Amino acid sequence: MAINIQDSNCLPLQEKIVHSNKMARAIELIILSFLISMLVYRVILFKDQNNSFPWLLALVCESWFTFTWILSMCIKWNQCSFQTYPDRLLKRVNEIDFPAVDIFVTTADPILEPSIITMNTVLSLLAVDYPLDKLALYLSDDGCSPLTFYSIVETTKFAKLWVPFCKKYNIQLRAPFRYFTSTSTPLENDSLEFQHEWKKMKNEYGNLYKKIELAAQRPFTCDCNSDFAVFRDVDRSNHPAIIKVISETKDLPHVIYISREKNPKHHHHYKAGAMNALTRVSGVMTNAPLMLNVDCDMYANNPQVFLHAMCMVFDYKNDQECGFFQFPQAFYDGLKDDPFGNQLANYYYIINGLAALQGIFYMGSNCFHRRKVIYGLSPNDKTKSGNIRNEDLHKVFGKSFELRESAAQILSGSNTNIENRTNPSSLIEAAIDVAGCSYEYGTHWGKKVGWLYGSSAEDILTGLGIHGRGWKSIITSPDPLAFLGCAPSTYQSSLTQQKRWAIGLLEILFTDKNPFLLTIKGNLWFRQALAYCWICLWGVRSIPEICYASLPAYCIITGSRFLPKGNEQAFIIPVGIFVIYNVYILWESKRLGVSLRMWWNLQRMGRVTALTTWLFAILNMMLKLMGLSKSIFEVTQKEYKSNDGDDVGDNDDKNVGRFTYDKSLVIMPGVVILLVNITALVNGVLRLLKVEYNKIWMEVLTLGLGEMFCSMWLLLCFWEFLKGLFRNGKYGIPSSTIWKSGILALFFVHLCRRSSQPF
Ligand SMILES: O=c1ccn([C@@H]2O[C@H](COP(=O)(O)OP(=O)(O)O[C@H]3O[C@H](CO)[C@@H](O)[C@H](O)[C@H]3O)[C@@H](O)[C@H]2O)c(=O)[nH]1
Ligand SMILES: [Mn+2]
Repeated sequence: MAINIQDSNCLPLQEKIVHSNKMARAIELIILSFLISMLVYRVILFKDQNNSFPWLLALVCESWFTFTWILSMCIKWNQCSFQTYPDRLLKRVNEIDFPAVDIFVTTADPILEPSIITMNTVLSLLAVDYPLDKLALYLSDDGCSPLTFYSIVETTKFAKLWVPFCKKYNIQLRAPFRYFTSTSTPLENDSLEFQHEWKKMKNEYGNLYKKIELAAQRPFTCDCNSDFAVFRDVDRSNHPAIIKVISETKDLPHVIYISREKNPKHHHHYKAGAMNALTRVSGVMTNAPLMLNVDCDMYANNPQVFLHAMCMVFDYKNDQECGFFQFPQAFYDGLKDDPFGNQLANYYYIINGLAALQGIFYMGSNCFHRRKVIYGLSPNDKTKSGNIRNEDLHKVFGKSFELRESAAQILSGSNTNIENRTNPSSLIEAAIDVAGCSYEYGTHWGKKVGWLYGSSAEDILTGLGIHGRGWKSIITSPDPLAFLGCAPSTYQSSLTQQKRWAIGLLEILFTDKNPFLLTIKGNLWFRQALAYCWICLWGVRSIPEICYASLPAYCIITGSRFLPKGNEQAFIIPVGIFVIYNVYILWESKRLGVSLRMWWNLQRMGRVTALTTWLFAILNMMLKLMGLSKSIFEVTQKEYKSNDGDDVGDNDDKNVGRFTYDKSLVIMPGVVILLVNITALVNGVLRLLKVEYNKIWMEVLTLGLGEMFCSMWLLLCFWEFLKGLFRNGKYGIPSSTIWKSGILALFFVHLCRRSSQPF
């Protein structure tokens, strides 16, 4: 795809900017030296302990913490980012030379993912600044819902007005639900013509919104003689493939609706399966060399996003080196101060660190892939060209003749034929064939080509597969941000998401794409493997975390010790770690413009998540390994926030961001830790009350200053759960969970007592 540079002006289209990182490195090294001193101290004093159990456990946990600290240091050591220059691109490259892009939008459920959100995603993408005849938009509907189909048909009609309007007036925000807010009006000094069209457009969008709303409210009647007939009595988990070309005119990108075949006998592999069906169908119909995938809860926020992507694509070096081009996942209307810790702000330095290695992880949405990379090519495989044996193609891509033809074209790097592009509808039969649920049997789909199966974090796994072949990746963050999406806005949906990620990430370690295997056998860089290891081990971290979190309570109850005494010199080590670490993270957050409150939320949710969803994930993984459980992809609830203030549901402002609970057992370990620590603190305080006033300081020291402090710190981290114990309704932790946790907590206390009694 690299083309000759026509311009003498050789300014780069894309630039790597290296950020100085000396200060952060120095602080991280200081923390590391403290961590190591702590380990050394433990080893030296091991023999002097009366009760060596907590000492040993602490040593093991701290070794683990030191290990993850080293991992994260390795990732963050070099910091850089990429800048792209679309205006230089427009001067240098002719629009005719832009490559075609197939756009994939996935949706799975019109209730969890309200159609109007998905339709705004679609509209924002149809209206991007890019030659219309080079784009095709495929909407994959895993819900097989006539409502989604109806919505996309109506939306396409509206798009015929919306797209020219956006382009004519160079509108910056092309997702109508964000553009037409209740407060937005055209400016007085805008032309009369604009004001007029603006009103008309707002009206039209209002109509579209109403139509979709109305259709969502009542059961769909699928008239026998209409386009909807195929949806009659359809069962979303058992139905033939439905593919409809909704628009194939010149004044709009092609719009194609796909609901791949489903059958309970065949595993459909959730989103990864949907992406593979999209890849095949688009391969048959339009076969663009680039593919962009966007989740239905994201929208293009910067109309020039494709041009930014092309800056990366056209960079000559990238053609040989770069497998995918990612844009960040940022969120609109995110809850203030991120109470559930799910807006990913704290990964900024990790992302910039990865940029200095092989590149960012694939994050599942907002990413441009080269089709040849998804088809399994490696950077040095240039010569797969020419005669690829037909049997080989059959083995890899399956039986479809049309797909094999199109794949051969991509693999040989020849320019995609144009005939396909003009009327995809002539290829519907071939497309239906490759969207079948048994198509992949005996092929490489999901194993070596396409999105990889075997993890519910299919994005990280697929990206790992690509990096493992030696490709690099790039992330760039234009201003305004390329894409915006909605972060889960309730604690329940945030739990669903974190649970799925933690399980999915662990699953990766059990596939043949294990990062270490790929370093040894494949082309994954060693430090990149460390980065994958760091993220995939999220779930495993919960074990040392829960052990460490039980230590303070154990020590207070049994009168033993896991930290140096307050009057010992070595007390400075844990205090040092605690203070420097927290100040450091605070400083990092400040540089990102994160509020103090958000910093605290992120810190406490770090503990809460580790002791709830991550622990749950590892238990789940064990069950899975024993064959007792299967992992599923639970779709998160997306909330439509209308800008007119009439929010749906009972999300009145003051309750937004409050913790809600259901009967699920995920939060139980957190509740147990909370109860155990309360018991320990009460125990400690009672003991203090018994001693004489002038001896109280001595008693505090014997109780363990460090241990008491840790226990209180944990109480602060789990403060929301503490409140949940006393609240009712959905804001309260269900009594069944409290009972079960109470029993476990009592059991723990009992065990502590037993273990401290001489046998
Ligand atoms: O069977 C399924 C399940 C999900 N989806 C789609 O997958 C996308 C992501 O689902 P969502 O519930 O929004 O998950 P998130 O946790 O928000 O997604 C993050 O994590 C996923 C992996 O766990 C990635 O696939 C996503 O791209 C990434 O944004 C949505 O468009 C869904 O419609 C399907 O198409 N089919
Ligand atoms: Mn999502």
